[in-house]
Amino acid sequence: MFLQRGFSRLLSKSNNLLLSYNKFNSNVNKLSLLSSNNVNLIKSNNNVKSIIQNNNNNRFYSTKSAAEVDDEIPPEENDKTKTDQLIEETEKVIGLSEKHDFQTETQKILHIVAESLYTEKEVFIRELISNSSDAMEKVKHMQLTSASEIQDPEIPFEVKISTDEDKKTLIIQDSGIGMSREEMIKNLGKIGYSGSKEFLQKLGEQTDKASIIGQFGVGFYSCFMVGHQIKIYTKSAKKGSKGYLWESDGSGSYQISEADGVQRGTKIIIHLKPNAYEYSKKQSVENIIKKYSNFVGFPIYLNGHSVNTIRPLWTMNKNAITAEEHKEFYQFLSKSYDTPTYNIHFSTDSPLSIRSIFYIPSQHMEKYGMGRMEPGVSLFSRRVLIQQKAQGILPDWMRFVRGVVDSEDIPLNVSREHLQDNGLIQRISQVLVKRILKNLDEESKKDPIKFNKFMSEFQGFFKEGIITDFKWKDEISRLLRFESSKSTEDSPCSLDDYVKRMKPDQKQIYFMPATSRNVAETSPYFEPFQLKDVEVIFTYNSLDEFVLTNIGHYGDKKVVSVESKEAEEFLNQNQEKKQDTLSKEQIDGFLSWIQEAVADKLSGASPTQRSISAPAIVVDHESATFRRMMKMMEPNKQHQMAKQQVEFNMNHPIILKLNSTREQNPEVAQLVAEQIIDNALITAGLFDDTREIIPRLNKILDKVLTK
Ligand SMILES: Nc1ncnc2c1ncn2[C@@H]1O[C@H](COP(=O)(O)OP(=O)(O)OP(=O)(O)O)[C@@H](O)[C@H]1O
Repeated sequence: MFLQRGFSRLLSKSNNLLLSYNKFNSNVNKLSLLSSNNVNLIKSNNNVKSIIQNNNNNRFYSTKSAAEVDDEIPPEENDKTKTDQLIEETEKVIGLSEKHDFQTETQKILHIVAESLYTEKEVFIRELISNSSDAMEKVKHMQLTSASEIQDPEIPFEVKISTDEDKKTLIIQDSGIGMSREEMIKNLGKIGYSGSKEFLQKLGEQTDKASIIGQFGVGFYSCFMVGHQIKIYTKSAKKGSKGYLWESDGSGSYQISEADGVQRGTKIIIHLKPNAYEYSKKQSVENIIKKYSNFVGFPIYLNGHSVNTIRPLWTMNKNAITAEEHKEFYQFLSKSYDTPTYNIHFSTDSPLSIRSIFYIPSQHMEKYGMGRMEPGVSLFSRRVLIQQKAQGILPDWMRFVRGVVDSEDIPLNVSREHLQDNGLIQRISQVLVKRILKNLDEESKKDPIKFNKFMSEFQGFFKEGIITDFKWKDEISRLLRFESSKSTEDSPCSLDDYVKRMKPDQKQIYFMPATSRNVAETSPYFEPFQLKDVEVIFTYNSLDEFVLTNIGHYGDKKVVSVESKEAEEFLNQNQEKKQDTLSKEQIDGFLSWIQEAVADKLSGASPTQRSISAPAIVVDHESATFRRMMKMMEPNKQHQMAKQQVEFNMNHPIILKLNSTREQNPEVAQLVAEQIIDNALITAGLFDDTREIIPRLNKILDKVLTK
């Protein structure tokens, strides 16, 4: 009897292949449906090559071989042919259970995490797998340092995950370090982050809540987003430890009891909430594992089948890694969803052996006031994790870099606490920082637009580097980008660009602090530079001025402010002296008069050599930025402005008129003199509160109008 329409699904020889009838009908030429009694009859038919049996033990006979039938089945469906092995709850509780309350802040965080933190609920799987991986790394480390203390050392390192659609459960089991009773109370009952209050506050302010996952140690609690009841069986890897059950519905308390039959490591059983039943489906969970945890360094089995590819990318040949693999690996390392801007794959064998991959993210969270980022580079030795988020492998200002460093020169028992003080780590760090900076410089040349975008996002870190890590000053300075009189915000210039455009007689790099481009371009400090066609870097914030002052020299070029004495000397070079309208005596007379008239603000008065269209200019004064910084540091202290050195444009019409008015109308002259000095102080950014000048300005207006 030939196969007829009437049944839509069949099971293959492995007894559980669901095959749609339509596909089957086109794949299989001749099938006979027979009861088991008729098997012999059909076997005698030469055309029959395979027997296919369905759930009801009905058998179908095909003229194609089993392999041929299998080959024609799409892989996705083929996967379902494998026998699932689900993890059972075989442990037995012994004795009474103890009830504990979660720490108050943990309760709040638990509530937030469960209700709102993760926009994508599915990441709880990533969090739990990552915890399992960490736990197994710890045993792997023990194996190399204190092997004899490991409980059941023969158990293989693997993460076993099991989905049960009938029971609506998801189980994640590892053979890692496990937890003792005390460790469970400490690790699962209290939030690991010391600044929990700050965390709660930030969480309230931050809209992109998903992005802070992992930063504050709330990973485990994410399983309460999907589970209404969580059970954890765990047994510490320390020889002789007992097994325990930890249970909670996440509301406010948890119970701990001793349990029998617990395997070394941790087994988490999640009883799923109705809106999270999809996580009891094998296919959904498989997709999530592949999406987030493909690079976990241990095999992951889902219902008994291997799902991840363990490929330590950093040990592979550079050219063998695709962009997609880099992206996946970066997302795995950084627990983020963006595409890295750059990847830096660096290996060397001498003088040190280093295999490393670094990723530069596309954005960072510090700019949103999310607190300091943690270091993002993990340290390995021969593929054994020494420390995740290792301090000291890169300098603190490079904390935005994510990646992996593996060096077989690092002893496995290196003290994790003192990594930073370790001479070898410092040497490795030197090599790596140099390499990363060199690589970024190359990237800046390859694609300046991409680099400028990257620098505008991350420049704060590099500026921090200039200030805190002096040894890399030259390399970092090369990467910084600035706006200048000859370049714009969209197309900023490097110090190298600036140097290339310098005038033949120019020995210094000039910068000018201003509040905006408009203020900069109309400033009397900029005017003479513009006339000479000399480029000036504009800085719009205190940090930039501070950074440029710290740079001090770029190569053999000194970096100076346009307000400095050095700048003045440059401007006066080869400057033809203009014919003065007033005689030397008249000029001296004016200068001594004004110095006396505004004695409380002037430390000196002299004629200017600068070509300026303003009547007066403050020179060689204290930095307005430093003054503001001092005020910020000591807000309650009155910061008296120091007396200033002012230069006067002795050919300026206002100065000439003021010179004659001082004798004809001393009252008006006094007001105008004070105003000229205040205007110069405002231009120099030194005037704290311009409201002070309003009463005088009103008097001047009154005098002008009553003439
Ligand atoms: N599978 C596990 N095996 C052993 N210990 C675990 C396991 N899962 C969690 N823990 C312990 O519980 C602690 C808290 O875990 P949790 O995921 O909340 O934070 P974290 O892993 O420290 O930080 P994060 O996951 O945010 O990077 C861990 O630091 C670890 O000590």
